Amino acid sequence: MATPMIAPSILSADFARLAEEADAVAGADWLHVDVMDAHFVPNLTLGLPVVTSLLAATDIPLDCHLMIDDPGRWAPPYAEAGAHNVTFHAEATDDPRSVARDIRAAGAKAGLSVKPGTPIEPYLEILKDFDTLLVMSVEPGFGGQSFIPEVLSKAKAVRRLVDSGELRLVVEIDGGINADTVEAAAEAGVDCFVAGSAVYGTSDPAEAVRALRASAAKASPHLSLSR
Ligand SMILES: O=C(CO)[C@H](O)[C@H](O)COP(=O)(O)O
Ligand SMILES: [Fe+2]
Repeated sequence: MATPMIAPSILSADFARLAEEADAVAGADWLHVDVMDAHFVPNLTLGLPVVTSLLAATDIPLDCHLMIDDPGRWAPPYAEAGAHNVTFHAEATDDPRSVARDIRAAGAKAGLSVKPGTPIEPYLEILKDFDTLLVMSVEPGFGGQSFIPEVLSKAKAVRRLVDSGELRLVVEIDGGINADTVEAAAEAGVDCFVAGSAVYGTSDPAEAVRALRASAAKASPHLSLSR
């Protein structure tokens, strides 16, 4: 039986101490890295040089969430560098399948992300070319925002297709996940939960990861605590 995955977002970590901040969540399944370009979103964070350094500093697989324009040009280098998962936005390209193909050819899992207002129906057909669907539950750009529950209908729709065997991919959610929201997301069929402020905003990030995983496992019919 599968286990809920927790991906702490280093957007809420201390950028001057990223290696230590990765160590602080050693039990996490993925380390979520928000790459923002100040064009696709109105914020600027970090890019390939920092990801390359982080890859050398931690054994936790990196889950790179690219909130950038022109992912066809910029996404494959993150895969070549060694990121486990490279996710880009459906809204940022006219040809998501070819970007996914290039990411996979460069050795990483390919993820598709959709903003809260983007419907999932137009993308259902191409999800078979992806390893992850990242449902944004806040407007991308900033940590610490409030969860938008309406996006859970997208997680539910894709969960049904995974459960029926039509699709095989990780359903991931990002934004506003905390002790109050993780259960609703788990009930909707989410497999992987990104959490920034709910992990790094606490005095014990490792315990926050464990608590979120336990809450998700309890609330979800398709996930259990056995590892
Ligand atoms: O992609 C993101 C924002 O665009 C972050 O991953 C997300 O916001 C995590 O932070 P929090 O859990 O505090 O909402
Ligand atoms: Fe993110």
